[in-house]
Amino acid sequence: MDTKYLDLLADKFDSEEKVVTELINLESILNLPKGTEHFVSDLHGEYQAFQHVLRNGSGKVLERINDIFKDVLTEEQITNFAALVYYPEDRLKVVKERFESKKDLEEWYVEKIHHLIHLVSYSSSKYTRSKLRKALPKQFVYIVEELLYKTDEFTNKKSYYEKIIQKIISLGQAEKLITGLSYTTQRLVVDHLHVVGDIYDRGPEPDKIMDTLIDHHSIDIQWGNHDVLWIGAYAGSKVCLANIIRICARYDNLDIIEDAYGINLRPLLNLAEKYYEDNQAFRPKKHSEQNITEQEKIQISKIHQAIAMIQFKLEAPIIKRRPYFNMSERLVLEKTDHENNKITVYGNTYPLENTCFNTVDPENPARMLPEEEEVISKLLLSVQQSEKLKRHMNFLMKKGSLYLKYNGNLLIHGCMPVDADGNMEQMEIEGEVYKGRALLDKFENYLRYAFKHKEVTDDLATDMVWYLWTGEFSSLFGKRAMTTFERYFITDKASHKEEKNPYYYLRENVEMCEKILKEFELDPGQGHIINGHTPVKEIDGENPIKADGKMIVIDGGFSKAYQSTTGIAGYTLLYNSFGMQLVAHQHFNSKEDVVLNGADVLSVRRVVDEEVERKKVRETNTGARLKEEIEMLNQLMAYRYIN
Ligand SMILES: O=P(O)(O)OC[C@H]1O[C@](O)(COP(=O)(O)O)[C@@H](O)[C@@H]1O
Ligand SMILES: [Mn+2]
Repeated sequence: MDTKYLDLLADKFDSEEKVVTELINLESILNLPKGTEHFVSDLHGEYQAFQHVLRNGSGKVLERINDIFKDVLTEEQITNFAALVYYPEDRLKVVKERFESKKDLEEWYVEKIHHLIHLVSYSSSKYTRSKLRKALPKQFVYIVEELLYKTDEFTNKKSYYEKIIQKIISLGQAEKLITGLSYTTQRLVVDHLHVVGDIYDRGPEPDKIMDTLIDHHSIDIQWGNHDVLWIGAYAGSKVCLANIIRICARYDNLDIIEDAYGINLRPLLNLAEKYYEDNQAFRPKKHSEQNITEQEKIQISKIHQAIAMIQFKLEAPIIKRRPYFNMSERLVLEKTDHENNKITVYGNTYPLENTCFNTVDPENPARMLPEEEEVISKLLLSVQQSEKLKRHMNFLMKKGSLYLKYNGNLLIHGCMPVDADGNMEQMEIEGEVYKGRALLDKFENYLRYAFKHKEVTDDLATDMVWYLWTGEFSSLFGKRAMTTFERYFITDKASHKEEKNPYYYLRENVEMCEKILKEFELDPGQGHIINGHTPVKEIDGENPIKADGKMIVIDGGFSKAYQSTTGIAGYTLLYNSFGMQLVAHQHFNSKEDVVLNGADVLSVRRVVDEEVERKKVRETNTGARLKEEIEMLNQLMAYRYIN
C-alpha cells in the first residue's frame, strides 16, 4: 500500500498500543454472530402498519420477551409489556391513568425498569459493549451501564439496583428512562433494515415513512417503480409528475401533494374546473377511510381527469423521440377514433366510455393547450422548490439503488427482464446493446444523471426515468405495458390485463434463479433473490417461497387497497445468524388497539433457510470491510512499529 495512506492512518493510530487494541477489537467483532437483517417492501404509504412492524421487529421483540418472561408473567402481562416496548409514550399515558395512588405507580415503574434492563441485557448479548452503548438512551448511558454490568460486584445486588432506580423515580426521570429503554430494545432487535421498494403511492402517509427511514440507524433502499416515479418528478420529468398527481387523486391522497409537500394545486384546480365535469371513472377509489363529501368527490374527479389527460399528452412526444422504448402501441390518443369514440389497441377494437377529451384536438391529439403547459410547468417548479420533498428525494438517492448485493443475496424490487426461454432481454439504447446486470447499471446511471440535472426536462436520462416506471424491459415494472388508459375508458376487462414478463413464472425454477445470481457474481449455492412488487396471493394458495427457497417474494400487501387480493397484510423477512425466516402478518387494525388492549398483530413464521453453523460477522458485508481494515492495520504495524 502507498505509504501516504499509512502515514495518514498513523495520525489516528499513533502508538503501537492503539493499533493492537483496534486489531483485537476488530478481530473479536468478526467472531460475533451476524446481526439481524429485516426486509420489508411495498409499504405504499401505510405508515401506521409499517411503524408497527418496525417497532415489533416482525415479532422479534415479543419473542425475546417470551424467552425471558414466559414462566414469570401471565400472557396478558406479556402482551401489555410488549405494547409498552412498542409504543412507550402512548402506553405510559394509558397506564398512568389507571393508577390511583402514587405509590402503586412508582412500584409499577420499578418493575418495568427491571424488566426492561433484563430485556436490553438479553437482546444485546451478541453485540459489543460499544455497539450497545450507541443504542442506549443518551442521557442515561452511564446509569444504564451501571445497572447492566456492575450489579454483580455487590453482594446485595437488589438493594443497589433499588437505590439507583428509586433515585431515578424521585428525580422524575422514570418515564424518560422507560421510553429510552424501549427504543433501545427495538433498535437492538433489528440491526439493519432493507426496504425493497415502493414506499410511495396508494396509501396516505409516505412522507411520514420517509421521515422514519431518515431517522433509522441502519438502512438501505432498493427503489420500487413508484419511488422512481417520485424521483423522476423531482428530477424534472413532467410525465412522472403528472403520474404522481394522478395516482394521488385516484386514491384521494391529494393532501400528500398539497399539505405534506406544500405543492400548490390551485392552477390545476382552475384548469380542472374549466374543462371537466363529474365523471364516475375518475371518482376516487372507495377504500378511502376519510369521509369525503360529494362535493369533494366531484372536485377530485375533475382534477383527476385534468391531470390524466395531461399525462397521456405528455407521453406521446417521448414515445416518438425514443423509438427504442418500443411503445408506439401506447400512442393512445392518436389511436383513438374520435369521431366514433372507439380505439384499437393490440389488435382489438373497443368502444370508449366515460371519455373526457375536451382539451384534445383530434387533428393533433397530443398537443397541449397553453393552459395545460402552464399548469404542468408551475407544478414542476413548485415540486422542485419543496424543501421537504428535496430532503426525501435526496435521501432516496443516497440510500437507494436499483438493486443491491448484500450478504450474498440479491435484493431487487421487480425483476430481471428475460424472454420466454430465460435469456436476459436486450435493450438497444443509442446504438448500444445492454442486457442483464449491465442494463440495470445503465438504467441507474441515467437515473442518477437525471437527478443531478433537474433543470433539463426532456433529455434521454429524464425520459429513461419514466421508462423505468412503465417500459417493458424495466426491472421495476416487469410487464409488457401499462394499461392506464384502458382502465379508465374501456369496460371490457380483457383490455386491462398487463402481461407480466416471463420472469414471473420462470422464477419458480431453481436454475433460473441460479443463473440470475451468477449474473450478479453471487454464489448460486448460497444466495437468494429477494423481490417485492407483485402481491403474493396467499388466498389462491400462492407460496412466497419459490425455487427451493432461492427466491423469496415479500410483497404481501401492506397496501390496504390490495389486501383483499392477497388475503394477508404483508410479509417481512428476517435473516439472523441462525438463518432466514419469512413472517406473514395479519391485518393491522390500529395503534390504539395495541396501546389500549395489547392486541398485537398475529404473525406466522416460516423457516426459509437454516444455517448449518451460526453465521458470524466474518462472513458478512460488514465482515469484509472489517477484514480490509485489519489488513491495513497489519500493514501499519509492520511499517511503523515492528522493526
Ligand atoms: O391499482 P391501480 O391504482 O389501478 O394501479 C395499477 C397500476 O399499478 C401497477 O400495478 C404498478 O404498481 P405496483 O408496483 O404496486 O404493482 C401498474 O402495473 C398498474 O397499471
Ligand atoms: Mn412495485
